[in-house]
Amino acid sequence: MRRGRGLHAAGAGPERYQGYGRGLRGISLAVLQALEDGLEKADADPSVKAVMICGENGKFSAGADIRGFSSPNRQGPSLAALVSLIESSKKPVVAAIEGIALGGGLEVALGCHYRVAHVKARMGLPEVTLGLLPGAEGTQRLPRLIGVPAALDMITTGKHISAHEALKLGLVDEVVEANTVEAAMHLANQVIGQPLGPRRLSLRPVPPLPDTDGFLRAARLRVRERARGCLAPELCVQAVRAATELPFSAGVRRERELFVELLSSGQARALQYAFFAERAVRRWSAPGGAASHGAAPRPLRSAAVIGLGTMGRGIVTCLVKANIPVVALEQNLEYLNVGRKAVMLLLEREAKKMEQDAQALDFHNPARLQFTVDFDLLRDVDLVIEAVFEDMALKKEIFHKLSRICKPEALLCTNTSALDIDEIASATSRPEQVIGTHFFSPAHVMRLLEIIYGRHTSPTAIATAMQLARALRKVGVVVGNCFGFVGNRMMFPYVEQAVFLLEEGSRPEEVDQVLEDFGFKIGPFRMSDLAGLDVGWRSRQGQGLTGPSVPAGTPARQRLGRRYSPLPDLLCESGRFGQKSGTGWYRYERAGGRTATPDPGVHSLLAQYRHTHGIRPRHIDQEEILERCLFALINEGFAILAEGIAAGPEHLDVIYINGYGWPRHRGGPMFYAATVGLPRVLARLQHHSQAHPDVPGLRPSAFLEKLVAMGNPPLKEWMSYLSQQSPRL
Ligand SMILES: CCC/C=C/C(=O)SCCNC(=O)CCNC(=O)[C@H](O)C(C)(C)COP(=O)([O-])OP(=O)([O-])OC[C@H]1O[C@@H](n2cnc3c(N)ncnc32)[C@H](O)[C@@H]1OP(=O)([O-])[O-]
Repeated sequence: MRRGRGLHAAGAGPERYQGYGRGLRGISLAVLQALEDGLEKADADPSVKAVMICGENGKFSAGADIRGFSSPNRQGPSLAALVSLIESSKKPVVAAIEGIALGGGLEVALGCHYRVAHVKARMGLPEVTLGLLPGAEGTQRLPRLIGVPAALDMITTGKHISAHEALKLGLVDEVVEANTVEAAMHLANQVIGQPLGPRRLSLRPVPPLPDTDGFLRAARLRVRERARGCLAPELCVQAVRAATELPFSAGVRRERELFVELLSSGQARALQYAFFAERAVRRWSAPGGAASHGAAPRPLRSAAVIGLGTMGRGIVTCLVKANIPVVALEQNLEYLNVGRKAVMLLLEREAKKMEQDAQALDFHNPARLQFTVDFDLLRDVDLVIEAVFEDMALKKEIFHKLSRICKPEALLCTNTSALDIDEIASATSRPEQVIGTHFFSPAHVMRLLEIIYGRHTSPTAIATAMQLARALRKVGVVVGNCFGFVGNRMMFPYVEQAVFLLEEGSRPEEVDQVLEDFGFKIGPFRMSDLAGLDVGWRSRQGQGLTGPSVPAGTPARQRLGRRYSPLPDLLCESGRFGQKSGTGWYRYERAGGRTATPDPGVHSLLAQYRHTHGIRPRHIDQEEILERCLFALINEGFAILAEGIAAGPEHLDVIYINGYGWPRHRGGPMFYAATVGLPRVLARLQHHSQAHPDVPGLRPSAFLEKLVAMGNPPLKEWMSYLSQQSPRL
């Protein structure tokens, strides 16, 4: 028996087996062809009694080549035809599943008559996450094998399941701890000569439910609600319904129609772009030509977190979950005890969610998690993450202390959402070790980690911070240092437009609705209420935009020569801080409540405000709301790219998808701009900018203008149009 790329006939004696191999890149046409040829050869060769299919390098298959879906010249054997060919083989075919069997890879395994999995293997049908459905007859075979509820769960969520779970569901016949290929061959030997009919899934009926129709109707509603405008999950339900209502061949035809509908929907392209963008951002570049390929990370064997507020608690939790021993530090015993309780509660909850791995967390062990008020315990840690209030003086004091106490090679991270990394680094004797790690709340849940390098941050420090992101199972995105970095800097003009729309006639719930219909998890006002309105208020006071430091005689709706809305300040002045106080842009059932109800108090405040400032309210349609909010955000994105704060549009998109609830099926803001067409984005910005000349956020970025002048090039070429790369890159 030989294993390797392509099909191999191998072995002497009465049984001969076929193996096929492939790497992670997706099943290529060459592999499909080789499998087809090999199966035909095996069927024709009387000395072959059974066939075994396995992967190479300990991985069964990552599925079809995702890049192939957008290739205009895709030709050759189809995966579905191959799966049918496997199933119809006159000789038993056994799949030996090691590593992963995903998407088309699992569909190949479903065509086999038997499946043996290694105990560490994971299986899944993640097509839905790429805007597709398992279009190689997977939606028709899987329900026949494991029943409608379990199949629907796998197909509509795309989740990966463990070998043990697969065994419980009946997806595999055997789970082995030792050599999977040998176990598969052993099984093949045993089943030679047994009838194959019952093993051919296409011939089986779908196991009936007491009320299949009602179950599918409820599932469709559930899926639609969760999908926020994403088509694939709902079409997956339709395909599974076809399996329950139609004979196999008609079900396959229906699956094909739905697959083609998805493939041409545009959403599939956006989701596949997002898949590759998340991988592209792992390659980073920084000042002086430093880049991911030339920088090695330092080991991360221990960490410390300073500050056990909301962010600090979440960060400690992620570190414990990543098996990195943590020292958690607070400024006094009272805060330490409050923080300790909160962290323990979070960890208990996480342990419950993780079930069988809970033991591994071992968070009651002081060698794994230690609470202290003593800075001296930070002496030997590899990494410190400071997560105190957004107060520059306080952060500088802490960093000064850290540079005296920590070992020279320790990475010093600040969790800030906007403050200047260079200023914080200036308080230390080792600015090359200082880096921004902007976590998103709740830090143990949100996938994004914005990694901000300062002027002196070393490539090793950046590589180590990226390594941290990976260890925490987060998506790390490296960006430059500017106020708000990438995510919040793009968010400012978006939220600013939303507030201006209220001044002009909209209501918070109308603006939120339009943006939620677009696909955002929550609109800007619900989001501000959740985050707490006082956070921005304090920041604006610090910037001298509101409060006693504003010079007398400053016009109420103008700052620094540009339009300003004091509306959010007025809300805070009247004690409306959002969910925490029970009122904000909405009303809540109580302080800390989560159910937002439109608030007549806010409506009359708006009416009064407009009256005071002589603003005649007008009806603002959905298109204007969308354009002004989204295009202002996108416009800032172009400015960020032109300044070299991010290496490419993919970085901005990954940040927005993973940190700001941007709908993934729209590919991120810059991808969306490309979809709309840059000439249209520019024209609409010009239009709105003319109507609001005192709003710089609507004035088109020079880079956007340039791209339009250059003929609206595809997104992947944008960066080549920057006349000179910023000195930051
Ligand atoms: C009718 C047809 C129906 C069938 C449909 C399907 O099968 S749809 C497919 C259903 N299958 C899926 O959706 C599975 C998608 N893949 C995954 O979920 C993960 O890659 C993983 C879990 C397999 C490995 O995670 P990990 O963290 O160990 O590794 P990593 O993620 O860094 O990947 C390494 C490299 O391999 C690349 N690459 C990987 N897979 C594919 C592919 N299918 N294609 C192309 N490329 C692929 C990836 O881009 C990266 O390239 P880079 O950046 O180095 O140039």
